[in-house]
Amino acid sequence: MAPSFEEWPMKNTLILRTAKGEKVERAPMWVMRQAGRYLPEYHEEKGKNDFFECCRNPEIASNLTLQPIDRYAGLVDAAIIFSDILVIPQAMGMEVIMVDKKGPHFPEPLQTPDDEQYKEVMERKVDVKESLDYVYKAITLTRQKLAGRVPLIGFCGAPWTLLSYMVEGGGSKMFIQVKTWVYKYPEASKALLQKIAELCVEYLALQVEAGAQMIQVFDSWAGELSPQSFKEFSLPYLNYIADNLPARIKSKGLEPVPMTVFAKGAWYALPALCESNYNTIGLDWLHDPAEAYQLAQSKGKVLQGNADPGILYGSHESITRVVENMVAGFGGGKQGWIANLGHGITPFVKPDDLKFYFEEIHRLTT
Ligand SMILES: Cc1c2[nH]c(c1CCC(=O)O)Cc1[nH]c(c(CCC(=O)O)c1C)Cc1[nH]c(c(CCC(=O)O)c1C)Cc1[nH]c(c(C)c1CCC(=O)O)C2
Repeated sequence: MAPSFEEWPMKNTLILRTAKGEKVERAPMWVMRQAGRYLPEYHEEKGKNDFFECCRNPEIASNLTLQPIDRYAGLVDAAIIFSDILVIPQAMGMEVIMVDKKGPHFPEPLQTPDDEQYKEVMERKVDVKESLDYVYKAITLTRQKLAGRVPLIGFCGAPWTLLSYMVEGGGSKMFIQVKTWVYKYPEASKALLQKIAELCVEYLALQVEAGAQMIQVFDSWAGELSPQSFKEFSLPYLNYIADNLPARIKSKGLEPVPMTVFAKGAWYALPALCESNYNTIGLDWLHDPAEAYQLAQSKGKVLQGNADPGILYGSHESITRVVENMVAGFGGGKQGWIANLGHGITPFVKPDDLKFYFEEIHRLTT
């Protein structure tokens, strides 16, 4: 049985209405990685716990999710569940550890399609319900703690980005391993991309069942692909998710939720993504707001983004100028735009400078 949240009617549905294309009173806003290291309360709550231990602990994960909602009450219009895109590779049987100040690390990344490990990963029956049960529990608990204040976003990593991590073994500068995979072993790569895409559909449907009201697919490494290769190794799998998730949610007797895709760096893919079944397209700061908005409006798509997170290290005058350009470019903020940054907020940003960013968006779109 899906949990019921009827006790807590939604007090703020701005982002859900915007994602459906409706006219709204002002632009909704949130930022990627809003529950993160720039917040002193994040370090306090996390304490000595390992990053993935926090993800696996619904009490801690829900508390971390709520931190920006409490701090920026009245300014932030959505929560995003505290978790990580790499829980899918973990569910597929791969070990992933988070190395302090360095990021994720796979001690045994996939080597070649001839290895036992690839065969095991491909043949393994992954039970995303059972193995990621802690995520659904965290989502349900967070919905209860939110008590209708703002909607909760669920997410997953895109197949291309997850494949990159699984073969690179962590973050990368040159992407040598994953380029070797897609250009030397394209069929084995595609088989794995398809398997990941199917797991993503199931995982997102279960997040919705647990209480997620909107979902986002993060293709953080999309920009490492050429336009031609993006069409071959990323887009079909992003589309597989958007094409199949609504029916999967309906099969559970639930209403489909708005879907966002964020293909970072793949500025050339905006026209193709405007033809997809995603409702909202996330933009990084390589896009000019006005140009992107014109295209998205003509295709009935909503945009999300897109200031360079680095702007938050700058002066308030600089922040204001960027917000003014966004608000003007994205049509004034009354339709078709969810304000965000162009990527996750980075460590060492002063929380009050993010507050100023929100306040400026609020001021200029109200
Ligand atoms: C690529 C990626 C990952 N994880 C994620 C992505 C896609 C978004 C993006 O492109 O930034 C997604 C993610 N990771 C995290 C969230 C939480 C929700 C939120 O947005 O507030 C989300 C949506 C928490 C996190 N995920 C991570 C932290 C920091 C962990 C810590 O050191 O305490 C947080 C708060 C760790 C993480 N996780 C990952 C990396 C590369 C790192 C280390 C580097 C970094 O922090 O930027 C993989």
